[in-house]
Order: sequence, then structure tokens, then C-alpha cells
Amino acid sequence: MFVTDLLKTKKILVTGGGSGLGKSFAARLAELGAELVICGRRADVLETTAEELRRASGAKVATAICDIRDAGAVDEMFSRIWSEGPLDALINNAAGNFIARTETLSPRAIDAVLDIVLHGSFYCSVAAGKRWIAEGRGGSILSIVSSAANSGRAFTVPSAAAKAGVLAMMKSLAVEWGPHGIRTVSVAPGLFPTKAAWSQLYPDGSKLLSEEMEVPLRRTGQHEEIANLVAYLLSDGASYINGDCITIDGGRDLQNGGGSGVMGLFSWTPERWDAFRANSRG
Ligand SMILES: CCCCCCCCCCC/C=C/C(=O)SCCNC(=O)CCNC(=O)[C@H](O)C(C)(C)COP(=O)(O)OP(=O)(O)OC[C@H]1O[C@@H](n2cnc3c(N)ncnc32)[C@H](O)[C@@H]1OP(=O)(O)O
Ligand SMILES: NC(=O)C1=CN([C@@H]2O[C@H](COP(=O)(O)OP(=O)(O)OC[C@H]3O[C@@H](n4cnc5c(N)ncnc54)[C@H](OP(=O)(O)O)[C@@H]3O)[C@@H](O)[C@H]2O)C=CC1
Repeated sequence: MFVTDLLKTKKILVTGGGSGLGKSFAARLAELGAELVICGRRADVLETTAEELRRASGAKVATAICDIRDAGAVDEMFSRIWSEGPLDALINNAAGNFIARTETLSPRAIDAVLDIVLHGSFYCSVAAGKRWIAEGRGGSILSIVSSAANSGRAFTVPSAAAKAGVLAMMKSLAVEWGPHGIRTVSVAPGLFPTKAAWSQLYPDGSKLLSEEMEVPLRRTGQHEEIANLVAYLLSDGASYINGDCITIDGGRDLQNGGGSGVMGLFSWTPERWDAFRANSRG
């Protein structure tokens, strides 16, 4: 689909690049010639992925253990990365999310999601942007949001609120940092199966419709489909796209709006919620 050296001169940081969609983005960007840094909290996951990517593509892939909720740790990570040469692009992909009745959330549960999604993406964006501005060089920031950023979403309210904040940040920075040659672009994925998203969001019995029936194209997305979009948006071919959010969901959002996908959860008993909580990550 693309020339094989589409991203040859680009050095890109993928937050949460060790697993899930972030790993698939990293794999496609590496195939297209990019140099990568992948970050996350789990060293073993990062190292295994980095080795896999190096073997498959021959690309240079570095790892950074970093909890992006920690602003100091984020700035240190960027200083370490910059000491080996500046980034050309940042992908804000790392996220946390789980279904819960909002009235039962503890402050720590709310913060866990807001801190990863909103604060983490903000810290990384500022860490990249201030360096690009100081050096008088351009760069690109791509954030993975969700359609809930526009519509809201019942039972994943901290995530919806945080993604809305990220989207507002991206649109604002498009204007403020555009004159510095810094582009921002957001991607709102529909259903792209990953182990973590499915265990946190779609436990058995949570849905009235099958995933496929939620989507006009009657299938979930394939990782390579969204990875190709991300590659294009970070390429020089997309150099005039700034501040927009591209939805890639097979038409799901048009069919479901912000609500019908969660209807099954309204009939859950408190015991059912307790059983979910007992088995979910965290
Ligand atoms: C019908 C289905 C619904 C459809 C919804 C469709 C939505 C589609 C759009 C989705 C958009 C976004 C998708 C995603 O982001 S998917 C990515 C999911 N991936 C992950 O979540 C991986 C990373 N997650 C984590 O690390 C953890 O889950 C967590 C976010 C909780 C952070 O981990 P951490 O170790 O820092 O946190 P703790 O374990 O210390 O917990 C902190 C507090 O949070 C409370 N908690 C944790 N899990 C739950 C839960 N399931 N329910 C309620 N509360 C929870 C935990 O108890 C801590 O609070 P307290 O100390 O007060 O007990
Ligand atoms: N999959 C889907 O259908 C959809 C996904 N999305 C969005 O796509 C993106 C990827 O989702 P998906 O791949 O499913 O999620 P995963 O949970 O599979 O991946 C999340 C990644 O983020 C990392 N991460 C989480 N918390 C932190 C943290 N505090 N600091 C650093 N890294 C962290 C995790 O690594 P570690 O745990 O090692 O830190 C993991 O590698 C997210 O932004 C999500 O909101 C949006 C809509 C739908």
C-alpha cells in the first residue's frame, strides 16, 4: 500500500507501544522504515516486543520504562531520548479504562484513568513540543482518542471525559503550535480487538448485540487497517492535515451514537458488577 521507506527519516515514540494497538502501530511504522522508541510500565513486555520488531523489520527500536502519569519521569524519558537525537513524532496511545457504575468509583479509580489518558498525554505532548519549539524544528503529535470524546459514554465515564480533554488539547495545540511547524492529529478507533480492551470493556454478558452487529460493515477492525492510517498521518503526505480527528470504525458511531453499545450493562445486578470488579485488571 505504501512505498517501503515512507517513514525512513522519522524517529517516533509510541506510548504503550509494547502491547495491543500500540504494538501494531510500532510494527507497521518499523516496516515502513521508522526508528522507534516504545514506552510502558512493564519492562518484560517492552523488551519482548522490541526484539520481535527488530527481528521482523531490522528497525532500530529502543524501549523506555515510564509511567506516563509521573510528569518527572516523562520529562526524564524525553531527555534520555533527545540525548540520542530528537523525535520527529509522538503517538499518545497509552490508556487505561474499565467499565463501572460511575457512582461506585473511588477517587483513586477516577484518577487512575484520568491520569493515564489526560495527564499522561498532556505531559508527553508538552515534553515533545517544548523541545521542538526550543530547537526551531517541527514535529507531529498523534493522539488515539475514541468517539466517546464527542458523544460521551455511559459506564466508562472517566475514559470518555479524559479522551474529550485530549481531543480539546489536540485541537488547541494545532492552532498554538502550528506556527512552530508542529502538527497535531487525532484518531478515533471503533472496535479493534485487543486482550486488554476486551477484558476491561466487553466481559461476557455485557452486550445485547454481537460486536459485529454494532458495526455497519459487520466486522471489527483489523489492526493493520488502523496502523496504515497512523502511518499515513505521520508521513509527509499528510503534511497539511492539522488539528483534525479521523474516525476509523466501519460506521459504528453513526449506528450506535454514545449509548446503545452499553445497553446490556443496565440489567447487571450488583453481584454481577462485583464479580466483574473482582476479575478485572487492577
Ligand atoms: C458494553 C461494553 C462497554 C462498551 C464500552 C465501549 C468503549 C469503546 C471505546 C473505548 C475507548 C477506550 C478504550 C481503552 O482505553 S481500552 C484500553 C484498556 N487497557 C487498560 O485498561 C490497560 C491498563 N489498565 C490498567 O493499568 C488498570 O486497569 C488501571 C486503569 C486501573 C490502572 O492500573 P493501576 O495499577 O494504576 O491501578 P490500581 O489497580 O491501583 O487501581 C486504581 C484504583 O482503580 C480501582 N479500579 C481498578 N479497576 C477497577 C474496576 N474494574 N472497577 C472499579 N474500580 C477499579 C482500584 O480499586 C483502585 O481504587 P482504590 O484504591 O480506591 O480501590
Ligand atoms: N482497542 C479498541 O477497540 C479501542 C482502543 N482505543 C484506544 O486505543 C489505544 C490502545 O488501546 P489498546 O491497545 O486496546 O489498549 P491496551 O490496554 O492493549 O494497551 C495500552 C498500553 O498502554 C500502556 N500503558 C497503560 N498505562 C500506562 C502508563 N501509566 N504509563 C505508560 N504506559 C501505559 C500499557 O502498557 P503497561 O501496562 O505495560 O504500562 C499498554 O501497552 C488506547 O488509547 C485506547 O483508549 C480506543 C477505542 C477502541
